[in-house]
Amino acid sequence: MAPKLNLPELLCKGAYINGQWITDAKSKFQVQDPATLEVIGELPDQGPDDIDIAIESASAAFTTFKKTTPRERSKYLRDIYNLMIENVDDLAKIITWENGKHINEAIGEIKYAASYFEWYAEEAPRIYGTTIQPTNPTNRVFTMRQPVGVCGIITPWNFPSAMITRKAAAAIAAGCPVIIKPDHQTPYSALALAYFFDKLNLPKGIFNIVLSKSHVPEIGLKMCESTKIKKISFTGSTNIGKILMKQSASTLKKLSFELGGNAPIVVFDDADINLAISQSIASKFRGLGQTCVCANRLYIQQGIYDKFVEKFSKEVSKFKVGNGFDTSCTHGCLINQLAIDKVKDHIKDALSKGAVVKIKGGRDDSLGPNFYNPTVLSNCTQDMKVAKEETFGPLAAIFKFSDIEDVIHWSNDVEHGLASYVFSKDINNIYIMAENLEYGMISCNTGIFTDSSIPFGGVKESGFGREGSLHGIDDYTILKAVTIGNIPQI
Ligand SMILES: NC(=O)c1ccc[n+]([C@@H]2O[C@H](COP(=O)([O-])OP(=O)(O)OC[C@H]3O[C@@H](n4cnc5c(N)ncnc54)[C@H](O)[C@@H]3O)[C@@H](O)[C@H]2O)c1
Ligand SMILES: O=CCCC(=O)O
Repeated sequence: MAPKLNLPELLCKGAYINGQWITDAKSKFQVQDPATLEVIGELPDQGPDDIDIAIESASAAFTTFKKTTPRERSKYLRDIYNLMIENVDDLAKIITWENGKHINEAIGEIKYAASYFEWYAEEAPRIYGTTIQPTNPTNRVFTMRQPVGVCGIITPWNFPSAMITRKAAAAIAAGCPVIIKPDHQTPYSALALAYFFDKLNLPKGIFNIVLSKSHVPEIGLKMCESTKIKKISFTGSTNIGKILMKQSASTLKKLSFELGGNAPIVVFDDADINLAISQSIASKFRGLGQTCVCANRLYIQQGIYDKFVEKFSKEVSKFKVGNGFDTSCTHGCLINQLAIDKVKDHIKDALSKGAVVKIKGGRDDSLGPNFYNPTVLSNCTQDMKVAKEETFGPLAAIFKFSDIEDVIHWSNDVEHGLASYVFSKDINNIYIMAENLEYGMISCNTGIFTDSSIPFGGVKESGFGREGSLHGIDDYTILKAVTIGNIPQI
């Protein structure tokens, strides 16, 4: 059922290119509520020609936008932050409607998403160059940072607002126009951001949203091969990241990729066990397991293993999965059937290799086709699929370890390296783990660590580039070195 919005116009009806709402199209695609499969609405299914228009207009807009002062850009960012916070309930309802996550999580996402605009409103005036002591005594050298140019932004469905703001805020702060291609399953949250920028009279062509379901690969190719788009920022799966990287070779485009994860949580015997359990649950089941930083593997040291498994399972058995709008529930639904299939596949594989069921979980068709009660498995081992691949769903796989060397090896024995977690009261364990885990982010004694202030990003096949923090803006700028020679010596 459609949620009631205070501002019904926030549910926009078209793509947003060059300051225009585009509702006409040869064909349209439907967006469904994953909880009920009811149609939320229809939007233009755009193709390569539409992206051409977006590229031309963004490119034209760059010629003037790059000359705006950081303070001017900062004001847009501050104003959109305020608008998001003023309309947090509506924006959260849109997320729950199109993504299925629980409304409390959706409210959390909007505040988190808005915080990137606030952060980069403050960073925009702090883009610094350096002066350098040259080797040649008659030279003077300094650096300046300038906006890279038009940025193509491709985002997933799991954080329909925050994955856009994390990129767009830094890009706009630096002076770059953006062309955003959101996932076709969750486009309305992206369009709501365009609605606010439209109200703020952000210059035409700076914030563009193209929409597509049927022509995504062609649009991706156009973005990669365009000489007018100077950078692609992508959040999504590692497989698509690899395709975009290959396609971008022809233009040697600047890239930043936030790709899949496979986060280990390592709990040592000396950890505060109650804290470790509550935080492991918070990490594992955020978005019902559909976040790139969700714990995928829980490595528990042998001295507390049995107690951890029992208490963890008891807590998970209290979950109530249901429609994300139902505040008596704790968790919403999964995005689609493919998500359910992957969870089932990992469970089947683990059970065939000796995992023990602590909480059976499973599909709950009485609620709808995309509802899945969480599963907890103990006695998991390194030969299982869940040890190697990101489940991206509500399966908690618990492994036992005894030695720190083993758990470091197991944690690192994957292709990905995004988030990792350590629970211990021993500062030596914390240091050893932080220094030896091959991950872009190490979270100690907390399961929720992401924030606009930290550099978010991965290593290995989790990608490269950092978003958020003072570092996030670097990816949207180029560093120029200026040398002034033959300064007379007096
Ligand atoms: N590292 C991070 O910050 C982060 C954050 C959220 C999600 N993720 C990852 O994203 C994945 C989940 O999202 P998904 O399965 O929807 O990812 P996906 O890669 O299938 O889709 C992501 C986006 O890429 C687009 N896309 C798909 N094929 C494309 C192509 N050929 N050219 C251009 N664009 C294309 C999609 O339409 C969507 O907008 C998980 O692996 C998760 O870990 C990573
Ligand atoms: O899904 C990945 C993003 C999660 C976050 O930023 O907290």
